[in-house]
Amino acid sequence: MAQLVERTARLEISPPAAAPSVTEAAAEAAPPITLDAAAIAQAIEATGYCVVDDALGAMHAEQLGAACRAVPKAPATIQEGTDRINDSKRRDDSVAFLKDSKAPPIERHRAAMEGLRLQLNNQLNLNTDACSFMCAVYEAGASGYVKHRDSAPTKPSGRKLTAIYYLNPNWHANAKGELRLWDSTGGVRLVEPRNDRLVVFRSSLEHEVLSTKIDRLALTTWFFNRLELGLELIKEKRDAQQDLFECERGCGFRGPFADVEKHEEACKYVA
Ligand SMILES: O=C(O)CCC(=O)C(=O)O
Ligand SMILES: [Fe+2]
Repeated sequence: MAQLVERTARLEISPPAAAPSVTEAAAEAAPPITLDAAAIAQAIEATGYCVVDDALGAMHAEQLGAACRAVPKAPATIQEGTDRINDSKRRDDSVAFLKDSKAPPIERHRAAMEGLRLQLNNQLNLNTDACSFMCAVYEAGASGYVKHRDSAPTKPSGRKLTAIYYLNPNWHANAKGELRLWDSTGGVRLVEPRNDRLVVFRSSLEHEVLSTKIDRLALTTWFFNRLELGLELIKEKRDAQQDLFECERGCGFRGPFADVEKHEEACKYVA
C-alpha cells in the first residue's frame, strides 16, 4: 500500500490485456495499482513535490526492473545550443525511451502513469495531454547529472510534472545516488532512490542526480502539453541561435562570440 498522508482519491489500473507470456502471467497476478492522486496533488501544491514510498508494490517494481534492465540503452544526450550532444561531464547515464515497448510491466506502468496524469490534471489544473517515458541507468561509479530543470521556469513550458519511479532493490545508504531537489518553498531535499519509491515534482524545479556507488535504475515519466512543448523547443532553439555571431560581410560564418576574433583574422571577405 502506498505510504502517504491522508487518502481521498484512489486510482485503480488493471494490467492491460496482451498475449500470454511468463512475465504477463506474473503481471496478471499483481494487484491493481493504487495511488492517492489527491494527496500527491496536495503535497505538490504545498512544496512543489511529493515522495510516495511503497508506491506501486514490490511485485510491480521487480517485474518492471527486470523489463527495464533488458531494454537496450544509449548514452544520454543534453541540449547544447541548437543541438543535442553527449556530455558525460554533465550527465553520464544511459537511457531508453519506452513509448513503443510491449513488455507487460512497462505497459502496466504506462497505464498507471497515464491514470495519474489525468487525475493530477484535474487536481492541479495542469492542462497536460500526454506522457513520455524514459528509463535511465547510472552505472556504479557514475557521477550523475548536474543541476538542471526538465522544463523552462516561464511559459512556454511543456513539461508540467516529472514522476520518477526508482527500481533499486539493492539500494542502501552508502550507495548514495540521491536526487537533490530545490523545492518551491526554498528548501533543498535529498531523495534516496529507494526501490518502489515514486517522486513527483514540478518539472521547472531545479534538481540534480548525485554520484552513485551502485547501478542506479529509474523510470521517468513526464506529464506534458504537446503544443507548449513544441513552442518551448522552438523558443529554446531561437534563443540559442540569437546567441551566435553572424559575419556581417556575408561570408556565411555563424558561430559563438568567443570565435569572433579568430574569424576576423580568417574571414575570406576581408580584403
Ligand atoms: O533519476 C533521477 O533521480 C533524476 C533524473 C533526471 O533529472 C532526468 O533524467 O532529467
Ligand atoms: Fe531532470
